[in-house]
Amino acid sequence: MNKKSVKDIDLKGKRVFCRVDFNVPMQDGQITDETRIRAALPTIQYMQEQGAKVILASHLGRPKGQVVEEMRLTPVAKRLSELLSKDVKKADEAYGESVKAMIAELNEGDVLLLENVRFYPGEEKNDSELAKAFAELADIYVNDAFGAAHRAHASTEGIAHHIPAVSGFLMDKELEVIGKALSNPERPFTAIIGGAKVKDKIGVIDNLLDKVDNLIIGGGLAYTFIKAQGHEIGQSLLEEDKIDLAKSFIEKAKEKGVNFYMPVDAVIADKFGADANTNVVAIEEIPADWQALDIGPKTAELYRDVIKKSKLVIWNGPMGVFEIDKFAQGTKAVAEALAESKDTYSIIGGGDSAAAVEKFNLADQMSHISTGGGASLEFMEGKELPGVTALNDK
Ligand SMILES: Nc1ncnc2c1ncn2[C@@H]1O[C@H](COP(=O)(O)OP(=O)(O)O)[C@@H](O)[C@H]1O
Ligand SMILES: O=C(OP(=O)(O)O)[C@H](O)COP(=O)(O)O
Repeated sequence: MNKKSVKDIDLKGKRVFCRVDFNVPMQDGQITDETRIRAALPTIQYMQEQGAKVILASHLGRPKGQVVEEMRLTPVAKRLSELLSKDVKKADEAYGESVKAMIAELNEGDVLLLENVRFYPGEEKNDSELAKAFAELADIYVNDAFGAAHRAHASTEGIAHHIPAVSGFLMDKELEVIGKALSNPERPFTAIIGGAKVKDKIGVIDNLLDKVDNLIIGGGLAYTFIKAQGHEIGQSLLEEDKIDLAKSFIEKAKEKGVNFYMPVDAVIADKFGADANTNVVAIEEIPADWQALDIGPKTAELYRDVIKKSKLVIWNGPMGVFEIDKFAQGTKAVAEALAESKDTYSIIGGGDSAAAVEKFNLADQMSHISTGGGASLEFMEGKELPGVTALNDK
């Protein structure tokens, strides 16, 4: 990479504002998957060893510029303390006088975690005043938040214009591994797109259609496509204003000779939850008051075959609501197919997809688990990542 890295600068005694992606899945105040915390450890430990005063910043969830008690980073500080075997201090704000006072107390090698940067409306607006307020806290900026590198926010982009700005080890590794696999992809090359962030991901499909041989759609995303084909989808996830776009992608796939796979059956539920009644139906038979929460067994089998014949697979977003066992089979089938296909290079992206392979104990069978879902997709599309572009050139 042509950007300066944390290795290229002197950290001794410096206050370092390090943006990490600690946007971890949580349930009832408990962290349910700590992949992203562990992934940031090499950079944090390196900075400690070099004698930096480490100031960590992250977002958690989408609190939309307001304080949301359940989205405080306090449980993350606790877990990080355990992982580092060192007390990590936790600020209840992300900038200002109280934070400056805490930073003044830091010794070399100490670690302070700031409060959720998305509690401030200026973060997502990339407000320059907020970026300056972050920059005032430190001498150096390190961006190790690959998962948020596609966001031009105050703590991922704005701050880099005010103090020396370099990448962290996780950022470097992600860009290198994904960049290498994509620069001259082995074929057949298959992309599997699922999950629930329909708005974020649907645009990505357009660019992927220029690159892949097979495109597999699953998860909540699939039902906008099913609807686009003229089928009723009941209460399933739908992005009404994306139906025409979905239609155009199905057309584009035909023109480009890309095999476009959509669910042929689904596990449906009469409500969203573990206590729902369930059934398996053909995709064109979803009743009006039911919703599809997983791909069905026929679809899983079809997707499994495509995966097994692929040489490179990028997978972003679960096939169903895998957090609930009844709706986890489709995601599990995809994870198992990747694990069994020893000749297939697999890149898994996205917090929830990573959590899913972890849940099925298949994480070590994947070639690369990326900490970024949207970020890895945008990078694969060939888009610039603002969080990387803003860093200092070598
Ligand atoms: N059919 C579906 N209906 C509703 N939600 C779904 C469906 N399939 C998957 N999901 C949800 O999608 C979420 C993950 O989506 P997303 O954030 O886009 O993935 P990732 O974090 O891997 O990028 C999971 O919490 C999962 O429960
Ligand atoms: O979880 C994340 O993205 P992902 O779900 O695409 O992996 C990142 O932390 C970015 O979060 P955001 O999509 O709320 O900006």
